Amino acid sequence: MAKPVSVEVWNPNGKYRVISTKPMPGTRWINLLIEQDCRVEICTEKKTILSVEDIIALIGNKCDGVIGQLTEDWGDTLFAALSRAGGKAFSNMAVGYNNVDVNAANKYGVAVGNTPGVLTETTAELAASLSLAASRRIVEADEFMRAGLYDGWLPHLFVGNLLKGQTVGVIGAGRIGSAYARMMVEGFKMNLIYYDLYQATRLEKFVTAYGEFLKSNGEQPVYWKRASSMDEVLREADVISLHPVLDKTTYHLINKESLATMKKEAILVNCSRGPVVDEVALVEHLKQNPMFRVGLDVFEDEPFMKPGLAEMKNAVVVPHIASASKWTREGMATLAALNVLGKIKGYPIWGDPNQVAPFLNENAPPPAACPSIVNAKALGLPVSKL
Ligand SMILES: NC(=O)C1=CN([C@@H]2O[C@H](COP(=O)(O)OP(=O)(O)OC[C@H]3O[C@@H](n4cnc5c(N)ncnc54)[C@H](O)[C@@H]3O)[C@@H](O)[C@H]2O)C=CC1
Ligand SMILES: O=C(O)C(=O)CO
Repeated sequence: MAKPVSVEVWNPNGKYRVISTKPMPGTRWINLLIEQDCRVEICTEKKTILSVEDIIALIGNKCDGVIGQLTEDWGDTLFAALSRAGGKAFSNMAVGYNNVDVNAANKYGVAVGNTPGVLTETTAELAASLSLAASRRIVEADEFMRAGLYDGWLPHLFVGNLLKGQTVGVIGAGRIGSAYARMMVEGFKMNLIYYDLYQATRLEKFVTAYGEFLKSNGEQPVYWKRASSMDEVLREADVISLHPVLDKTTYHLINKESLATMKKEAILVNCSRGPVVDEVALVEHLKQNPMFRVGLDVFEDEPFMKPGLAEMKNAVVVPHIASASKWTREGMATLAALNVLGKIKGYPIWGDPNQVAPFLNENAPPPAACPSIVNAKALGLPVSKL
């Protein structure tokens, strides 16, 4: 039998039992659930990553919905357990849901929610921060300073790359990739080359308009190009940032061969998912090419790094914090809670998961809809007319 798991309970007499596998930032998400007659149970276990057995113990015999985390393995076993307990709703507190077997959820009729939009700018800002940290060698220089090694200005000290006028490459120009591209183009006057399965029309229009604005001010304009292959981006760009979903088509998209295609002094940033990069090949490439630099928020075997990565001076590494701003994390918790609540209450699905602002307005009640359910079509769930 699974060990009991410690929980904090809110509104013990609520009609619907909703579980959150982790404490989440803010209180709005808890209040919204309580107002709609939910008993909210928040797992307070100390261990960071809950096992499938821990979550089965949390679900118990009666559970209407679960808010879970990207570190958890939501497959057949958990959806079967949730379904047995009468549950029909699950939401990741994340936009990425590669940890969720959506086919298994469909089999048990469980709606799967995610949290798009609210983390777009926050995540893009971290990708921009990593681009700068890598190009200007900020972490190396900080360590040097703290080690007491600075004994005066030198012409060669921590020379890095200038971004202005260089080319930024974006692989996966969806919500986050496009927001990042705009920051780099507008902020640093970089030219853009991107690769995506779909045309990023709004992004193209923005770069065109910004280029015209610069030209009309007598400045060097910026340009964009939609690449016909990923290799074209790798060959041409000086800074490359990865923003695709993780699926079969993007697993090890960056590998030994693709790394060899990139410029020797290029910068690679990954704020998508670790397995998009073959991390063993990356470590080898960093060793062979000291002027090649990376900024990584995500890792192939989180929470671990592949051997050798931690020793590489040309790598900046942070622990999957790209969406970690207070506003975003509270908003993610709210969207995840409203996905679960909406399904429990039988609400329809919000028409445009890219426009979730009405759910985040603290001064008005949220719309009676589920903000984003990824398997709505497969489950035949109705779309809101709001
Ligand atoms: N590090 C972090 O904390 C965070 C990571 N993420 C990751 O970022 C991903 C993207 O998020 P959004 O921009 O909101 O999603 P999105 O769905 O708006 O964008 C993903 C883009 O990837 C493109 N794509 C899919 N397969 C591709 C391929 N084979 N080659 C090139 N492009 C491809 C899609 O067409 C789409 O435009 C999430 O799925 C998640 O894994 C998201 C938020 C925070
Ligand atoms: O939302 C996601 O997909 C994350 O990785 C965490 O914000």
